[in-house]
Amino acid sequence: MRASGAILVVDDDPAICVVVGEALRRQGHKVKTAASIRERAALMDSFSPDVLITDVMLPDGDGLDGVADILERNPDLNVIILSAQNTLNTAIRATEKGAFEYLPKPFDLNELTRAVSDALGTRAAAEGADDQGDLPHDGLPLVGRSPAMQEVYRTIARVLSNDLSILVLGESGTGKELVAEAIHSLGKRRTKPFIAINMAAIPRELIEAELFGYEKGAFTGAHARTAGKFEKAQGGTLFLDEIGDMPMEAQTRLLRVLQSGEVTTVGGSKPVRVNVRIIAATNKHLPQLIEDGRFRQDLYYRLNVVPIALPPLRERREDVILLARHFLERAAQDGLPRKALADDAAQLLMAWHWPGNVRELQNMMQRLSVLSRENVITADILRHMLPIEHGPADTIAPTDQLVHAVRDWAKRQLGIGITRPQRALHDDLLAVVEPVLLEEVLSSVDGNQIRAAGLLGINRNTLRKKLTDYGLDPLQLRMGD
Ligand SMILES: Nc1ncnc2c1ncn2[C@@H]1O[C@H](COP(=O)(O)OP(=O)(O)OP(=O)(O)O)[C@@H](O)[C@H]1O
Repeated sequence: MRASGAILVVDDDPAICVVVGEALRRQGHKVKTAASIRERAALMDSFSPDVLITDVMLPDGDGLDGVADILERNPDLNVIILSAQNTLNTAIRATEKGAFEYLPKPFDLNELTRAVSDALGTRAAAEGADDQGDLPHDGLPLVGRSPAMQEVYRTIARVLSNDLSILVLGESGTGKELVAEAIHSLGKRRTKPFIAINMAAIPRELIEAELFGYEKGAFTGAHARTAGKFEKAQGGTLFLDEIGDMPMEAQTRLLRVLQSGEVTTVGGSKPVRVNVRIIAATNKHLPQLIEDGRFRQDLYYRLNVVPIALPPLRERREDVILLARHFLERAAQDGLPRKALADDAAQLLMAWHWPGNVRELQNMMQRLSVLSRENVITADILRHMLPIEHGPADTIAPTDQLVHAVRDWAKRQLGIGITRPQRALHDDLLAVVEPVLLEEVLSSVDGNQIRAAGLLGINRNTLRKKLTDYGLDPLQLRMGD
């Protein structure tokens, strides 16, 4: 049985108040809405809600300010934050203020109603990260606002106040190590060491000694007792990179350490207690390695408590330009000549499929900062730098981009508009894209309808009807008009 409760929705967008309000009322909740912080304050007193859903950008201030005070006065209240500023910073601030849930806009209505039900079901859940003090928000390292990155930020925000093991998954260069560093440097272990070890970069026979340390004389060349990475990470975080490359024997030993919380050095017999948070990462498909007998299933379960998947850059193209500008800016701050990105260059970067992901983009921006003589990077300059062996980007990518744009559009429509009684999404989309296509084709043939119909592959009468329907005048669509 679902609990019903009193819900206060605060958003200055009346459409959101209506849509969310309706959805919640239909589930049996009592709902009131407010459009500003002032109205919110008034209703908090008179309405005493069980759940507060609030936007961040409100006309009279920041919706997150004051949330901590509200929670102090109403400890049983659950707060759900909605925000269009989809950054790691907002996700973390929301969690810090003790919010029960953070939903980036555009949000999925079902997800919101589910969050409300969860909130009503678990009053104890709003403890948040109150023991963390002030977190260093400046210079947060992760750039990107794509839905995929928002999901990553939400997960990061949720794991900062606990010690759960994290498994970061993603292709090479997608930012796995950066995510691990962010979790460490924003979490409660930030004053303690962050130690990284890359299983693929160390000779197999040395991995155990590196990880667990060794005693004097344990093997040839072991001149003195040496602490391993586990001991060095004491109190902090141990980042096990390329975990899929760990030899089986080392895996067995690692599992034992994770189970017992104690490390015994190679050649030693006295266990040392260790307190480290484990973040592992891999670009391999671990279930396949398990099937092939190359990875221990029990270790996989231990490590994969909270998975964080970083999608390849080609699946979050909207982040490419942000990242490119970020890397150019960083190069300028490092004393290299400041470069700007022309619009056509930005389009070309978005179209590229980035096999090396963010690392490849970063390298290219650094190279451009050093090598380019021009202050503004144009598409022509870029074309000389994009590695040709991957195929010319602009022959494959525009379709990709279009698909991506349509998917994004459809998701947005389904997110907030779902409760509008009738939506003709198919017609809505056509009404947006079809006139654009007609305009482009007509202007490329100087308004000649016969040639345009030929290029479009449609009958001339059909074209004429469409032009009338969309109110397009072919005479005005001549090139240069
Ligand atoms: N979202 C991001 N914002 C800013 N910089 C990023 C982002 N993602 C990656 N980078 C930068 O790209 C480079 C590669 O990232 P990182 O080393 O974290 O990738 P990785 O997935 O761990 O790669 P590998 O699997 O090859 O070790 C780093 O210099 C990192 O700072």
